[in-house]
Amino acid sequence: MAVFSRCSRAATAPTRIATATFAYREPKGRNVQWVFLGCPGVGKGTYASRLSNLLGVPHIATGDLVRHELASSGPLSSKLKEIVNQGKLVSDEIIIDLLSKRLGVEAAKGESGFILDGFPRTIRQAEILEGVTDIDLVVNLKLREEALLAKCLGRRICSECGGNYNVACIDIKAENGRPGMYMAALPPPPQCESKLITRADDTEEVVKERLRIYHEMTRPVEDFYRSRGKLLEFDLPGGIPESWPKLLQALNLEDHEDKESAAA
Ligand SMILES: Nc1ncnc2c1ncn2[C@@H]1O[C@H](COP(=O)(O)OP(=O)(O)O)[C@@H](O)[C@H]1O
Repeated sequence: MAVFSRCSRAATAPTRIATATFAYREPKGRNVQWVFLGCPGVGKGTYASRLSNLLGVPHIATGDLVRHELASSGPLSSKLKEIVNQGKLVSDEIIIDLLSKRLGVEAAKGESGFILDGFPRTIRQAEILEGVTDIDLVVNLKLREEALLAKCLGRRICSECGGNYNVACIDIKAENGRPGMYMAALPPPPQCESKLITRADDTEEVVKERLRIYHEMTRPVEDFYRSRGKLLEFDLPGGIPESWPKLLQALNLEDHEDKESAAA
């Protein structure tokens, strides 16, 4: 695992303002090394991808690495298909192998820093990661349980351009002192409408199993980082328009492009 070389820098909470044009750097001169945690359907991919564009670091989603391997005709493909389509976790060995290969590609391109999405998902993965590099910050995205299943079932991907959409519109009414919550659907543009596909593991039965496994295997990872003072808890207040500015605020970041388009 050549890419997993030890990095000696101290973890530091973000304190500076980023713009879309300058990569945000940790004080010791390297780019951020962040992790996104959160249940299936919470929107890790959406927010990790937006932040990776803003900060100029690669967004590495282990779910994407697994799906890429699944789509190939390699020896791992059929083994992975069975595991993923049952909502189970792939073995730590396989996932570490896929991730180190991907980090190797980034290193060869001269890219540094990353936003990891979907890794680590077990304590063992977190320990292995801790043994090879410093994670600066772990963002724990949280969404009300009743919205998670609907969000997963509403997910659609354009088979041509790879765009991610969501046909579910979540409208939870205020009840017994709990505030309501509204999340608009994210409909595809007309050119993608006829090319939408659904992930094979986004069925009700499999999503419920993925949620169960998250609580069993990944919740302890939240505690792992909480005890190290690295966990930033972020409750999503609604859809992207409400949540994105608040997330940036929580991270002490600013999206100049967003501001410019809002002012235009
Ligand atoms: N870190 C990991 N460890 C083990 N399995 C993983 C990991 N990341 C992804 N997978 C596998 O890929 C599947 C899809 O992952 P992902 O797209 O991150 O899904 P989710 O929407 O559940 O967060 C998981 O259900 C699991 O089978």
